[in-house]
Amino acid sequence: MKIFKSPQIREIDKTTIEQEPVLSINLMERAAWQLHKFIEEKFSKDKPITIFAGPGNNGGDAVALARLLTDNNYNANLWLLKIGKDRSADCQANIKRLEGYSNIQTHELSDNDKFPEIPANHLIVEGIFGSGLTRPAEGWPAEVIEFINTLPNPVMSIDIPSGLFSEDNRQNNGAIIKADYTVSFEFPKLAFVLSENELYVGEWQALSIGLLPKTINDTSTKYYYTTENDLPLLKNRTKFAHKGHFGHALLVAGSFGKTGAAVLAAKACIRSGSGLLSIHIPQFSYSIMQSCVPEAMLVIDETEQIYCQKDHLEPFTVVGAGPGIGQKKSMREALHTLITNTDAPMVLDADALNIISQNHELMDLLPKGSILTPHPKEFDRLTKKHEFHYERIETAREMAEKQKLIVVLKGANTAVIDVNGDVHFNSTGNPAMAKGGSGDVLTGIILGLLSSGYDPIDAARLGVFVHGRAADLALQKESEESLIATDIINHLGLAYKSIRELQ
Ligand SMILES: NC(=O)C1=CN([C@@H]2O[C@H](COP(=O)(O)OP(=O)(O)OC[C@H]3O[C@@H](n4cnc5c(N)ncnc54)[C@H](OP(=O)(O)O)[C@@H]3O)[C@@H](O)[C@H]2O)[C@@H](O)CC1
Ligand SMILES: Nc1ncnc2c1ncn2[C@@H]1O[C@H](COP(=O)(O)OP(=O)(O)O)[C@@H](O)[C@H]1O
Ligand SMILES: [K+]
Repeated sequence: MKIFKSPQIREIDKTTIEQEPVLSINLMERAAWQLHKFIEEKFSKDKPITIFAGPGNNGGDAVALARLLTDNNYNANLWLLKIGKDRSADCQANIKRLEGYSNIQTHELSDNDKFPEIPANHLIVEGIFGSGLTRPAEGWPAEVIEFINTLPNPVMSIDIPSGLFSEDNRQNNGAIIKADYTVSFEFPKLAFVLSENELYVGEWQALSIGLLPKTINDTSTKYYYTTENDLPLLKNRTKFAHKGHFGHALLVAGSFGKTGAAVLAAKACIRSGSGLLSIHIPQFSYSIMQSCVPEAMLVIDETEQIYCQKDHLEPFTVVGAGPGIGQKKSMREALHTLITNTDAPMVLDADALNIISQNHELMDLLPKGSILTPHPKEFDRLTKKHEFHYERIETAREMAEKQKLIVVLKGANTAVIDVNGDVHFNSTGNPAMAKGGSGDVLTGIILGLLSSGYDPIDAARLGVFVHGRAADLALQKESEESLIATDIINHLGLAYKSIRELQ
């Protein structure tokens, strides 16, 4: 699914209005209908609803919603906020359509008025400002927003929490609605998938209002949201396939006290399609690895506790390095040797990234199509400190394009950034994954997919999606507290199957 910037959405709205053709007020009616359906699915008819409507088309949506809810026997109270000089034409037209609706309690609210008492059992729906926000919310509109934020009621925002800009909020010091639900139209906004806006956006959905598919296709963007409909096709094995068709992966992972990272990455790798897996390990972990991952071959280092010996790289088609390797000096040198002697695409995680961040020249030596999987802190070590994820994504795009690398910026809505700067936000996964070991599993999954023949960008996008999907499936049996990285590995099979069934 594409994510567009606000001016692009306005253009797509406009083209739909002209070419479908559809009157803009009827497009608004579709939007209001979707809002109404969302409420109907979530709240019973005895849930009273208080609606705040601003001066623009976001307010128009809110007014139309009040009418549709009333038609469907909900009890709606509507507060028309007096902001600025004029209301938009479609907002005014919808206010006019309320004539005869004596059962909607409609009130005007302006600067001089006291704020109303809203009983705690009401759902608040706010359509104060939408994508037409032109400046941070200050003055009286900000007071209304802050008033709503102080109430204990659940809040649903129309299109976007009022006061939040759709993309860049770095300079936004105005008031912003803290919504529990945000219901947007056709596409999510970039702001929804950025961690700094979590407090405002809440749970979001993007519901279709029938914008023209051709116009959506013809409008280009750098930002995407990956759902199961947007994934590369899963490869199917042919009858006479043999292990040689699915690559030979080398995994460099683990050190004394961190063998678990190697075990997790290795298991995930062999459960993600790799034909053969060799793991380079220090001597002490020989029996652990042999018994935990009997399917893998072992390359035993000459040293006892860390990896530091040069590999014979000829047989390997892909190389993964980093989970649990530590940052000792001899290890750093070995990683340097590994990187300088490898042509095979690499998956680099954890301490491999920390070492690169202190030896930046290694960045230029990474094989083409390699994949880096930093979490935000590792990424900041590699580049610079970022206060906003918005900015971090932009830096990652520059890095991916300049170095011709794929950057997997991990977190909720992990961003997979292609060598052309395209950003694919992931839609699967849950906060139960926020535990040590989850990232090691991801490294293994991507390595396994890369080994079995997926292009690096496909391996990264698919890997991130399947990692989150496996965790979502595991969470059906586990709790947020109890889910562990091994549960993610154990649900990989079901996750791949669930994707294949839809393709
Ligand atoms: N296009 C379509 O067909 C569809 C659009 N749809 C809906 O329309 C919404 C976009 O509507 P919109 O463009 O009218 O803008 P909207 O967000 O309501 O606000 C504009 C008003 O707010 C004012 N204002 C702004 N900032 C302010 C501030 N800080 N402080 C004070 N005032 C401020 C601004 O005034 P001005 O900047 O001119 O002073 C103007 O009066 C979109 O989010 C979606 O909900 C759906 O129905 C689907 C079809
Ligand atoms: N709140 C969350 N929602 C979705 N996914 C998450 C969340 N928190 C963490 N994850 C995922 O879990 C993994 C954690 O990786 P990382 O921080 O490297 O952990 P570790 O190195 O300890 O294994 C990443 O893939 C990340 O996207
Ligand atoms: K809004």
